[in-house]
Amino acid sequence: MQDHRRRFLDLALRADALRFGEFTLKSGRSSPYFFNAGRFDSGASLAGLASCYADAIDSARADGSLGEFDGLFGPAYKGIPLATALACEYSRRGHDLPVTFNRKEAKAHGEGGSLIGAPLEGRRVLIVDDVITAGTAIREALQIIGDAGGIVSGIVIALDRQEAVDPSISRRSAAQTVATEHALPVVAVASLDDLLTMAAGSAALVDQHARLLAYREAYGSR
Ligand SMILES: O=P(O)(O)OC[C@H]1O[C@H](OP(=O)(O)OP(=O)(O)O)[C@H](O)[C@@H]1O
Ligand SMILES: O=C(O)c1cc(=O)[nH]c(=O)[nH]1
Repeated sequence: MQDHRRRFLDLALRADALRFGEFTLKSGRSSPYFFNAGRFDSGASLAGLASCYADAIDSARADGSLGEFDGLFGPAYKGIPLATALACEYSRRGHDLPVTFNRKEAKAHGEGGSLIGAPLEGRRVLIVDDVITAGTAIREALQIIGDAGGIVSGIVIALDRQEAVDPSISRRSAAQTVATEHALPVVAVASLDDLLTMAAGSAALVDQHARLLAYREAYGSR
């Protein structure tokens, strides 16, 4: 497993951002695990997470699967601190990147509108979000960026849950579907497969392994 994948999963487990139990997802599906990026709630933990994103992006740039971009877009809400932390990480690495994010509800006073940060018009942006399940949040972000005249170069997420939206119709994951429909690269720092690999080799996660496997059997991509 690539170093940034393992590092990210270790950080997420230590921050309690990856939890096991019973959770209802945005799609309504019930899941035995949940990634809560909100638990990366300090400067140091966000910096550690941002370095995993940057390593995943740099690796995709190096192998040619991700093209050039000159800005970052973080969808509200959890994408906002993630894109911001990643911009700080890239600045530390010598690349100053503009960052933009949206409000879920448009502001009617002051500067108004629903976009904050660098203008998107004509800019090639990378969408930075926490997790993809059904792809609803990413589709919304694509629409917002397109409406503002931006050009999406790709999508980076911390965790690809590798789930089919409706397994009775297709076993393609939401990430694969978005990638094909929009001809865009989707880069994941880690995936459910990586979590399963880690769980299989960890005494602390051994109880979760069977439940995760059963969940992937029911809803996972193939
Ligand atoms: O692929 P999907 O099925 O869309 O699910 C994943 C999305 O769900 C969550 O967003 P949510 O809108 O719940 O919001 P938050 O960032 O405001 O917590 C999560 O942060 C992802 O963006
Ligand atoms: O599908 C979701 O809503 C979802 C899954 C997950 O693991 N984390 C999250 O924030 N949302």
